[in-house]
Amino acid sequence: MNVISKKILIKIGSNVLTLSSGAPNKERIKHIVEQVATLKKQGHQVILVSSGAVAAGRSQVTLPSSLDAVSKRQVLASVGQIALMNLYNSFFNSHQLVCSQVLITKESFSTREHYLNMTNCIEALLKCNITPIINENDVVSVTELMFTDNDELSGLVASMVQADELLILSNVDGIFTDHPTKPNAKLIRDFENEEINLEDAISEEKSEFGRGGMLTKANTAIKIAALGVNVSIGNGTVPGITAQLLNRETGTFFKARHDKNKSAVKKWITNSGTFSKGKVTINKGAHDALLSSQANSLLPIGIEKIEGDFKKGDIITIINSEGNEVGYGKASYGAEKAHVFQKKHNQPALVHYNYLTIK
Ligand SMILES: Nc1ncnc2c1ncn2[C@@H]1O[C@H](COP(=O)(O)OP(=O)(O)O)[C@@H](O)[C@H]1O
Ligand SMILES: N[C@@H](CCC(=O)OP(=O)(O)O)C(=O)O
Repeated sequence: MNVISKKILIKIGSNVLTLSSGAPNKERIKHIVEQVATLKKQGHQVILVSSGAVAAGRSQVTLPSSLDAVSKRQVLASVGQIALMNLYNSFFNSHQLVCSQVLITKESFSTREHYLNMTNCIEALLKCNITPIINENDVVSVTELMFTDNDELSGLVASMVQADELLILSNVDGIFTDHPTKPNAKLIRDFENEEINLEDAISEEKSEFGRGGMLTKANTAIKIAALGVNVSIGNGTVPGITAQLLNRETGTFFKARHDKNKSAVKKWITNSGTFSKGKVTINKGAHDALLSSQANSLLPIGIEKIEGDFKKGDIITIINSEGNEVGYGKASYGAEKAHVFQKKHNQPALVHYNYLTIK
């Protein structure tokens, strides 16, 4: 059978990789690597986003109770990340494959230069037939500098490298219509075909070692499918799950939308919305212009209000007069100048069309 070569990103949650004692589940990691080896033999490119460092650290060291929560997490991640990578490395080597560690912080998405450096590094590793294993750099990512969780991180990377498929592996079969332990809960197979209110269906509860919960997986899946990546959420504890998800035999599937070829700059801006350094509220005329099919830039004449001390090159959020987010853009000049130009005719665009993304 001829298999079309795809770029596949697999995100593995802590609960898939961790025994109830907190120690890494070696058999599970071994089987994940076997699946990666099979996909690579079929000609696919594979990138892993692996959680599990904090849990692995917890099984190795006992920390003094006097240590604050942030330091505890930093120490556990610092210890656990090597334990985790040692296991991955030995299993990859047993298949005569090479893997590598890539640690990312949220800030790495905030400037286009960092974003391009990251893309370049991952593409170079793939070109060298090396499997990148990505995790958040938990040692320096604390409090507001953290990603919501590795689900968000995996979505950002999938869109950044223009993956064909994102497989999010958790300890349940996908998204259910109610909590999976409830007898009436039904697995949603194709998200597009279901009328479902996610906030009602998904409870806040997180599994023992996880950080995000099912709601962030669902939100990531919706956003990333809209950027042109097929997304599946499935059970990483099931043998052979990656092939089953790719064949759409199980899991919850979010079909990729059309705009995979959206320009790389616009993709970065969409992905960088959470780093927005300011807000501009626009009037109805500007709103209509930005939403029209023409390539319009955001001009100062349409700006009602400016908030935040953004600088030239920063990402800003564009809000309509009802207070709803319309999109994001890269500011062509800083807030100080924007205040001077605001509501005036014949001034340079605050956001050029090439650096504008509308939701
Ligand atoms: N409607 C739902 N469908 C699926 N899972 C749900 C739902 N509501 C809550 N959950 C919980 O979400 C958990 C998975 O999220 P999370 O703890 O982040 O896992 P991971 O560590 O694998 O990323 C499941 O174990 C499940 O108990
Ligand atoms: N970066 C952390 C994982 C954080 C996280 O998002 O966990 P999970 O919800 O299990 O994917 C770690 O390696 O422990």
